Amino acid sequence: MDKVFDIEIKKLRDNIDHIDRQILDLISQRLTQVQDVVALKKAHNIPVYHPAREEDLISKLRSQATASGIDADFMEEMYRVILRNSRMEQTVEMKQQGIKAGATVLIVGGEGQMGRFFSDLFRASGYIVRTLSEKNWNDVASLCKDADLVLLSVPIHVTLETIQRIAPHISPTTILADLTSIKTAPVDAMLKYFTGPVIGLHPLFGPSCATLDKQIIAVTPGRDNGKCRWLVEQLSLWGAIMVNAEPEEHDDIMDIVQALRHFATFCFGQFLCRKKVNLARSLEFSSPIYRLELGMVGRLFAQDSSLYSEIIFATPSRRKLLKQYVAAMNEQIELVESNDKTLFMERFSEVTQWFGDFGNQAMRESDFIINKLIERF
Ligand SMILES: O=C(O)C(=O)C[C@]1(C(=O)O)C=C[C@@H](O)C=C1
Repeated sequence: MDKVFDIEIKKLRDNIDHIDRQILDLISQRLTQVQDVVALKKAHNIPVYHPAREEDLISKLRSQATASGIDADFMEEMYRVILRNSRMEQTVEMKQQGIKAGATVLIVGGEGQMGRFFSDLFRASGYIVRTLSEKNWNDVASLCKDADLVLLSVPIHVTLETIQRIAPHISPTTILADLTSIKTAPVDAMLKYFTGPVIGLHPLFGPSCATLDKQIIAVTPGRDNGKCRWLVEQLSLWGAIMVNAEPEEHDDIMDIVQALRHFATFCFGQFLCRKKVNLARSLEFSSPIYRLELGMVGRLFAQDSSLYSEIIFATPSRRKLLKQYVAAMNEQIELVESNDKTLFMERFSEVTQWFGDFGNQAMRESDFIINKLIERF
């Protein structure tokens, strides 16, 4: 009996191996085609990511999958992985593509993590990269001379003084840009102390990311947008998605996206630590959402504390917002103390309504991540 089973299953598994081999060959053929696509894109300086093409491709494949009796979600998920891999392969090629190769870029704070991240990218794309820090500040004049771009990558609390110190050394034909995570004060200062082209940038990722594929960089225009265009195009070519905003709008949004988010995460982690929660044991009983949350909290504390203090302490408006947040939390605890479940439910549905359609999107996206976590743990 077992022997029959063994013979039959071997035949079936051999067939599966054969089909898998064909799938691999097809993926390899697809990748060869993608190499031709990226060569063409390089020749025309066209960014890798093409969202409309991806959505079109996915929607066609979903219909074809359904028609063939295959689950459309499964097909989409598989293709999202294939597309990500395709973009990553292309992005490696694009790392060497310089829109203005041969131009000189001076990175101020070039020895910090973010500074090094951008130095490597510019160098790989054929730019001449100089770096400036306190150590070689005596050479500031010669380092600024003939630079096409001066890019400030310094901590928030020294950004304004750095702008004032360096501006007199920069020629008005050079672009002055910064990477600070707040934008109003730095862009104002660059416009005040420097007369040439100015652009504010804020990369919404850390220096540990492998490529710029689909990473967001906020762009806040300052002066002479036309002259700054090559820089924006270069960042898109490396894979970044450039999102435009006025500096004030950017800062208002970042108060929420960064300061409030990181502060709440810091408070949660700090409370777990103070309560000496047994993390390992709590994870054994973990719901997926707790694992996800703990992943976010653990991630914050695994990084450089100064990055977060810079963000949380950046501006007085942030401090005010964080106080409002804590006050709002205190209001909610009154609900619990008074055991007022009706009021709790009223407040709950008020927020549900306010979130509106985003609720469905949030369910879909978090389901996806939760399922991934379940797959793995
Ligand atoms: O068609 C393109 O432009 C590609 O770069 C190829 C491809 C793909 O692998 O199918 C990859 C990335 C784009 O976002 C869209 C599609």
